[in-house]
Amino acid sequence: MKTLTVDSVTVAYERDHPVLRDVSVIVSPGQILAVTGPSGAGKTTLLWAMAGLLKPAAGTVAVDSTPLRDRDHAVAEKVVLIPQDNGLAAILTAQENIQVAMIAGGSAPADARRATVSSLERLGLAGQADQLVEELSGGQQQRTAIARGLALHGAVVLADEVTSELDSTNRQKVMELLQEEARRGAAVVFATHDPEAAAACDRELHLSDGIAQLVR
Ligand SMILES: Nc1ncnc2c1ncn2[C@@H]1O[C@H](COP(=O)(O)OP(=O)(O)OP(=O)(O)O)[C@@H](O)[C@H]1O
Repeated sequence: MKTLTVDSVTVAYERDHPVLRDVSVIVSPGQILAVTGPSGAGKTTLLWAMAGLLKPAAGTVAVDSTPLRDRDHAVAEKVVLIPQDNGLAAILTAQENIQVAMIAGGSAPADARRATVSSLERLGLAGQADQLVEELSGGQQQRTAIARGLALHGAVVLADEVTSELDSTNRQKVMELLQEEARRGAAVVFATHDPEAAAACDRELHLSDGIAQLVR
């Protein structure tokens, strides 16, 4: 169980042109925070900073009060990112993608196999386990990326627009799975355009013009 603390974070891709200014928020174990805001508002940027992929120009992102140094450190602290573009290897199968990630994260091969089967089942993808990712539909790829993220059993789970290509039944299912992640004690952050999905989260951080406001 870990707490994610974003403290006065400013992120800039170009010097003196911050995309996010002075953002602070705390996500406790068991909570789901929605990150909302229009396209280009900085949702992905904030999740990348939370994942240790982008170094803030000012401020800190900390897991249990240890400031994150970089992505390797974040991975060691069990910060899992389910990226917007799914990040899957197209020429591996759905199950290979998950197993490779788990073994890279230190799991024994037998454990990785077991967890892969169960997480593909949770996403309704048992029948797609041996299919190459490039042969899956966009929605099936998105669900494979979610299955991989869940299999990694993060202490912090960052889900970036992970329901954008899903039908309403699967959107609902994924929302329930994120809620289950929170129930097992993860601190969950969910960037979304979908007001219904945001309403199902415990809290909502709205981004606009580089400023973050906690609206719930
Ligand atoms: N690698 C980059 N280099 C320079 N600017 C970038 C880079 N990535 C994003 N930006 C800019 O940062 C701003 C925030 O982008 P970001 O992708 O975080 O927004 P978003 O809220 O996730 O958008 P969307 O909802 O469309 O995914 C945008 O103005 C974007 O053009």
